[in-house]
Amino acid sequence: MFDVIVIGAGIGGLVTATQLAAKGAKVLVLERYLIPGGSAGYFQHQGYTFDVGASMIFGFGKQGTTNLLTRALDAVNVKLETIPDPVQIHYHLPNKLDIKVEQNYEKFLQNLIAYFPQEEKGIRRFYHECQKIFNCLNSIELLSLEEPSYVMRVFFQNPLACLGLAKYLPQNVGDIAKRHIKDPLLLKFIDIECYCWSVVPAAMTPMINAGMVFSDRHYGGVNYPVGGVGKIAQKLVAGLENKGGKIEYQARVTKIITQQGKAVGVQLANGKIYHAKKIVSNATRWDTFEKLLPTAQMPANEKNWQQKYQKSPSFLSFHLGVKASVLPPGTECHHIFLEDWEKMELVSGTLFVSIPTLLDPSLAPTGYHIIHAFTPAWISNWQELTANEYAEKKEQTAGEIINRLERIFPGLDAGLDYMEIGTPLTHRRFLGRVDGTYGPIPRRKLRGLLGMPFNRTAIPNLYCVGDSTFPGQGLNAVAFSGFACAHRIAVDLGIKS
Ligand SMILES: NC(=O)c1ccc[n+]([C@@H]2O[C@H](COP(=O)([O-])OP(=O)(O)OC[C@H]3O[C@@H](n4cnc5c(N)ncnc54)[C@H](O)[C@@H]3O)[C@@H](O)[C@H]2O)c1
Ligand SMILES: CC(C)=CCC/C(C)=C/C=C/C(C)=C/C=C/C(C)=C/C=C/C=C(C)/C=C/C=C(C)/C=C/C=C(\C)CCC=C(C)C
Repeated sequence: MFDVIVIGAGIGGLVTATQLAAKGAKVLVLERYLIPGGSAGYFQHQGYTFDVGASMIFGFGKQGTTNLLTRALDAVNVKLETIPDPVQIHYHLPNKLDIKVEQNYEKFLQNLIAYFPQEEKGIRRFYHECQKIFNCLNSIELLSLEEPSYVMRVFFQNPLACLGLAKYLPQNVGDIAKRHIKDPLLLKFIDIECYCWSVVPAAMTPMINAGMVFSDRHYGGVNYPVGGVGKIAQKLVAGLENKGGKIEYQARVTKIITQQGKAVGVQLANGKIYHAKKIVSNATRWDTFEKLLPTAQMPANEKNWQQKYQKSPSFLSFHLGVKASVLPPGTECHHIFLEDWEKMELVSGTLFVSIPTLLDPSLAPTGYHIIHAFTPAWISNWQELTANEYAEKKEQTAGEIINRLERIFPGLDAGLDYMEIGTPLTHRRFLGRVDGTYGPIPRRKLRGLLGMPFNRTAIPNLYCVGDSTFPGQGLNAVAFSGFACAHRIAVDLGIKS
């Protein structure tokens, strides 16, 4: 009998598990795959270490309270060296907008103002409003908003910060941006600023999350873990085990066992059964309530949530190994390419590129770099193909993507040393995420973050953690969800933190 079983060793699951183990709970993590990390995992081929998904990492700052990855590692006495990325994103956009988001706030503003001098005041006001939100978050202890005594405590400690956050919880970026900015092209830029991490335009992106992303990049910064993103999960597992927690790999949970309506244990694909006082699912809400529990008994609030949120598309990923000579001097690590504003949200519209070897050359053989290019794709476009059709479609899309990349990196095709293509089917298979989805997105314009559920579910003793809980996608966001989940469970178990 464990105190807590965590289904899944994504960053959300691992933060929950390490926080609880650090508080003395008896914790078991069950991971279906061979290694931990989920979307923040890695794979190795021919001397290359590729990140499977996450590559732009927030939360490794040194001060404040929002550096949740640093804090999660510290809590279990493990350390991870990171390398600061001086530019968060280099945008290559229509209308010849070529804009770098420098870590230095003023430099970034100057880069943007150079294109929109008439909007200088609006630009400063908009990003300043984002910083106000960040300052509220970064000045309070970040724990479970489902725990009334914590909420009262932070409110009395810092009433202005709490009221500031309460004001922005129901708001979206689009409405606020329009109050400060009039230029339609600049508003499109704000759209892609949101889309590239929330997968929806500004009108549907919660303002609190924008407060985090648009400010932390200039405060704690974007920092890349030495050895690759996979190291974060490996270190958390080491910390978990140091604190007496256990993890089992190739342990696919097929069922959450309930008795008299309460979660009491889990069953694995190999028939093993484990019991615990509390069960946490780091699988997506769709996987949790439609696969691990009988769909027919889905709680009403989950049905309601599915009316408000839908699955975002998955990604087509191109993991390339290229000759170092392909990259012009001064190339930045992260890029966004968009040739037509109308295509921003369409399949293969926005192209994301990450070149982690510019920060950590040890991830590729000497003289080579990794280019990870990815673009949204729906699983439905990749299903029901014969093996030949599937291989041809991969080949054809690879050709299209390489042609687009050639415009910025001439000679890429000739300099290719290695290529691995991941489709939405690959993401579903390796990440165990329904339809390979990146996470939930609003079906229509909602009231900011108000619709995102916290960690408790309608089933007693069952909790959810990860990107289908408040505040949504992002490693630092799921780390928050892990802190909050562990805090709520510790209180429910009567463990003193
Ligand atoms: N920063 C970036 O560049 C970037 C890119 C891609 C993804 N991400 C982020 O990564 C985050 C994902 O984190 P997360 O913690 O929510 O989820 P996750 O999908 O990363 O982790 C879930 C884990 O649960 C495991 N799992 C699922 N079902 C299981 C089952 N039945 N039995 C056992 N194990 C099971 C999976 O194998 C996986 O390891 C997202 O928020 C996303 O935004 C970031
Ligand atoms: C008492 C009273 C009156 C009141 C109360 C109120 C309160 C206290 C409230 C609170 C709230 C809170 C705490 C909140 C929190 C929040 C948070 C934490 C958030 C976070 C967020 C984060 C995020 C969103 C992040 C994200 C990121 C991402 C997603 C990223 C991604 C990336 C990608 C995809 C990639 C890109 C690219 C290239 C490559 C270029």
